[in-house]
Amino acid sequence: MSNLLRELSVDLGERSYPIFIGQGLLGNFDLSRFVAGSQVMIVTNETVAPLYLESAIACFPGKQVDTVLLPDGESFKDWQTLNRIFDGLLEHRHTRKTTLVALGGGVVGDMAGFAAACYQRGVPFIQIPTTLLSQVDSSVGGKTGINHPLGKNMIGAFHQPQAVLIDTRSLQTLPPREVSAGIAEVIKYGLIRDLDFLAWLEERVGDLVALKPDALAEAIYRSCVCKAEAVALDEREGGLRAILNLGHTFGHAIETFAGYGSWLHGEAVGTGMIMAAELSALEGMISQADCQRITRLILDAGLPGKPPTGMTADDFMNLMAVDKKNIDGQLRLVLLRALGDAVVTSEASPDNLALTLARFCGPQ
Ligand SMILES: NC(=O)c1ccc[n+]([C@@H]2O[C@H](COP(=O)([O-])OP(=O)(O)OC[C@H]3O[C@@H](n4cnc5c(N)ncnc54)[C@H](O)[C@@H]3O)[C@@H](O)[C@H]2O)c1
Ligand SMILES: O=C(O)C(=O)C[C@@H](O)[C@H](O)[C@H](O)COP(=O)(O)O
Ligand SMILES: [Zn+2]
Repeated sequence: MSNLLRELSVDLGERSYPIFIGQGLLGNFDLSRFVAGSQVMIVTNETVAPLYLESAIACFPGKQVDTVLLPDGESFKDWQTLNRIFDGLLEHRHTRKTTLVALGGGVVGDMAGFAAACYQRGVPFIQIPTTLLSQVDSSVGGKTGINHPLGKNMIGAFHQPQAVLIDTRSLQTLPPREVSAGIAEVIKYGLIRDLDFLAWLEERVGDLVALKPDALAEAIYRSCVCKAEAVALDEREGGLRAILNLGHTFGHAIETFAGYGSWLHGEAVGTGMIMAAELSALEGMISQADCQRITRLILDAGLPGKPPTGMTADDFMNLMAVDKKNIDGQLRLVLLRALGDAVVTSEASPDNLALTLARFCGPQ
């Protein structure tokens, strides 16, 4: 198919699946071979449906396609909204041979994936991500779930999709703030695993902000390669996969503190990465010049560089205490031992962590 630009695979043995990347794939790409039964349930939201639902339905010729429409927003990534997916599945008599399809950003993807992991003890699902963030990150790797008022993504399951269909053209309708949020996770890959990509990003970040199709296609492909490798090496985050959490220990605390949806996930991760870079520099792992380079790139992407006003060091410490990476009450952070090389550690000095928080937060 001519509008298919790139294809790669997430190699997980019998759970392996393809990622298709192209321009104008929605409506022009037959996904029915990834649907074992006759039923398809597309889960989307009220913003995405008017834009892309019709062309998504066209990807499943010959199937019974039903839809569930969710309210839009991170604040709806909860039990009540998840239950709407089960309501729709049961009302339309979907059996355990059904396939769910997530059409939208990471919120829809995480919820539809979690619903698929649970419905009738587990059914297959397909990811059709329509935000930059979901195309470079959340649609790949099988982390699914919902938020709890006391912590991000606290309830969920690992459940891999059957396939991921990325139509880069869908990004042309994305609001600028969401584009910047997506770039945060793109920068993450450069910082944790790919120094060449980091240098490329420093040159082309403006083109990503401006939604230049060639820059987007390259960034999405390189991000997906990086994520697919990390997931293939460590599907359930026993070790290495945790580097994908760079900036997230601080970032998730910011999202929870601010109230889900007030700060976008990518915005919180961007600030979290600047904080992680500062701590890495204080630990003597990277130079202050590296740290400034990271901060510059994140700011150039249009992202905030400081936590929300009023968030104190104690707020951070209390919220980070429930981070999923912690073991036996010990905080584990993803830090940089060089640009392009991340490490998960519980060894950061408490004094340096306190100093980092003091530099970024106002007085208690
Ligand atoms: N599972 C994972 O591995 C993983 C990875 C990263 C982030 N996440 C999760 O993903 C979520 C963030 O995802 P997100 O940034 O995509 O946010 P989102 O899902 O809230 O989407 C952002 C906004 O863009 C709208 N939208 C979606 N596609 C659009 C389009 N093409 N044109 C116009 N508007 C569009 C959405 O309706 C929403 O208003 C968070 O909950 C985060 O925790 C999960
Ligand atoms: O896929 C992963 O692994 C990640 O950590 C990717 C993150 O960008 C993403 O935000 C993920 O949802 C965070 O997972 P969590 O386990 O820290 O909730
Ligand atoms: Zn993330």
